[in-house]
Amino acid sequence: MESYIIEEQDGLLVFTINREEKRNAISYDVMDGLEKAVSLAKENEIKAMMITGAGESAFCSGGDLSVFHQLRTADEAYVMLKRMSDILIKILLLPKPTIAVMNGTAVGGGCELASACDFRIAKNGMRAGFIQGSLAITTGWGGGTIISEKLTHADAMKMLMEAIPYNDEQLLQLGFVHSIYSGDAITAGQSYLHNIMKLESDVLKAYKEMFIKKMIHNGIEERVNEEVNRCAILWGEEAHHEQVAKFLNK
Ligand SMILES: CC[C@H](C(=O)O)C(=O)SCCNC(=O)CCNC(=O)[C@H](O)C(C)(C)COP(=O)(O)OP(=O)(O)OC[C@H]1O[C@@H](n2cnc3c(N)ncnc32)[C@H](O)[C@@H]1OP(=O)(O)O
Repeated sequence: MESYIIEEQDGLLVFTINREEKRNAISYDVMDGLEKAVSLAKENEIKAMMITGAGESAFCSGGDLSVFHQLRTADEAYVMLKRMSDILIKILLLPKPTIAVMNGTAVGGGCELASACDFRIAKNGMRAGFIQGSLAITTGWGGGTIISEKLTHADAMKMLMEAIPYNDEQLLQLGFVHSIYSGDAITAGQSYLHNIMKLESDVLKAYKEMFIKKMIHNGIEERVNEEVNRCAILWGEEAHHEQVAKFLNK
């Protein structure tokens, strides 16, 4: 079974992580799919891009620990972290509206993936958190830098430094999610984008480029690279390997 699904519905490119059995953990195959989806999203007939997860239990549980735990040193971790951070930057700077429909639990890199999207809507009852700190690392795909741009200083720092999952109402309060929905994920995403999709692509592009220019002016790409470097160093420490082993041996 493919690790991802890419489909187009009325000008909306929909990317679904299709690894429900692993709570939609991001593997190298999923990264291949995201790179393909971002490239397809640039085509003229696409007005917006949506990212969601298969099933009812999880949006995305972050990096696939059963694969990435084999990365032992900072240099080994850097290669994976840099690849995924480049993907998040491409999503962040895509000159089209993007939405993460968080159909279930989102933790670690799953929150980082969602943070790269312009809008985030959450299924009622879901929980999400930047739990990387509990694994003795920081965010490492750019998510920490990105939410420092999008949330208030205090709310972004709270989410990163508490390293705990929050419920849907708390996420709304924090400004991490913009709406709570029930029912089907794709329908909810289409509904949230309903009025936006009525506008001409050129208008949407012009508006998104205002926000892209601001983020580039703020040095978003350099700051993400610094985040990747910091995470890679922590990744190579024994404290991180011990926490990952605890999860894998649970
Ligand atoms: C820079 C980003 C960074 C990186 O890795 O690069 C990160 O993303 S760090 C954070 C990595 N993610 C985690 O630590 C989350 C781990 N998963 C969980 O905490 C839970 O699975 C949860 C809360 C997402 C869902 O809990 P639930 O009880 O619903 O499910 P299970 O824990 O029983 O998991 C079911 C099944 O999926 C496997 N699984 C879940 N998450 C991952 C993952 N991230 N990587 C690999 N495999 C994962 C879990 O092992 C179970 O497999 P099974 O074979 O059935 O035992």
